[in-house]
Amino acid sequence: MIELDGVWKTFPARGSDTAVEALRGVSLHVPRGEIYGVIGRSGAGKSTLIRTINGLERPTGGEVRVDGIAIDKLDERALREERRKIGMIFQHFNLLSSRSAFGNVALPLELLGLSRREIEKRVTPLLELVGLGDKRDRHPVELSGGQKQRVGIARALATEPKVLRSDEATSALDPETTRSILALLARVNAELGLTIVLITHEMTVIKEICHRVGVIDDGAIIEEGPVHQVFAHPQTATARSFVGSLAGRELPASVKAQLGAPVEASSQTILRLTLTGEAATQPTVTKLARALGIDVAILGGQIDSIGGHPFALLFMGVPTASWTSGAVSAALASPDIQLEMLGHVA
Ligand SMILES: Nc1ncnc2c1ncn2[C@@H]1O[C@H](COP(=O)(O)OP(=O)(O)OP(=O)(O)O)[C@@H](O)[C@H]1O
Repeated sequence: MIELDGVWKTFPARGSDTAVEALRGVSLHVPRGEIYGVIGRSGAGKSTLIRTINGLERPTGGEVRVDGIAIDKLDERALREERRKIGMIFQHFNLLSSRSAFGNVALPLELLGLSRREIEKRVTPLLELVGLGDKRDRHPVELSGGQKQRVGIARALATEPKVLRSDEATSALDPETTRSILALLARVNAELGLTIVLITHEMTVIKEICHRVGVIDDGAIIEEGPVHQVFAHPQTATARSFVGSLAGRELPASVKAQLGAPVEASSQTILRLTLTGEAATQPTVTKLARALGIDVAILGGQIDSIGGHPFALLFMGVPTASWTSGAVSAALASPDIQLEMLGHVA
């Protein structure tokens, strides 16, 4: 549905500002019906990247195609036509304060010249879909942030787009409202088969609804893959830092402070265990304890299922002798298990 091939965007030098290479040869392909998330820090190039998808930013090199149409080659008129097929939702909702929820959703249809009856027929079920059937006459000032974003989603869907572009759509919302909006986007994706491309700086958003993720850094996609894979085995420092920001992904500070104790018969070795596939659902730790006749201390971690893929990350302490003898590594040898020794505590 969306194909970017070797896309460059250079903003020319202006005044005392030097030229900025906002995108440096970005390639990504999003199949129909997928939710694709682009994550990156501020200034990494997320907005510029997503703006190329509906031609709001013209690349200085490379190609952008949406549903086979070369967006970067269209003239302004043809581009306006294509943009209707790409719905957009924004961090700050961008609603018209003078219009009701109904009026905001109706606006793109009025611009298309639809009759009042046709508009009514399309807007009413959309307001129902986003859970605002009873708020149709409310104005933005009377709606909560989450409700405003629901109006934004209904408005984006009004023209029956093929693609939904989400620009940090949950960044201004609290965690609970964020979850409900993400659940709505996942439902829209599943029920309408809509392809969604979103940009975010929050790993929870990626984890919650995306099928695949691209990590953007300094204008380039430095890592890409199914979310469960990037989540379990981040390859780059940037991806590791995003993944590390999630709860349970770091060794508890109290244990970290004690690392570095000398290796003694009585010390404990601290391990990070990443379990995927079957290893994440089987009693891996109790089996280890039983097989080696050792006590295992679970010190922290996270157990989750990402896109139906079980995943567990555990910080655990084992008797140092069982580690130095190689017995723990041997007992845990499996392609589904990744083991990392972090240090020793007294
Ligand atoms: N119109 C412009 N003219 C000049 N430079 C620009 C323009 N738009 C973006 N840039 C520069 O391109 C780089 C990427 O910006 P972009 O807005 O795409 O990043 P971002 O990842 O979306 O950041 P944020 O999360 O803060 O919105 C930045 O260095 C920015 O200053």
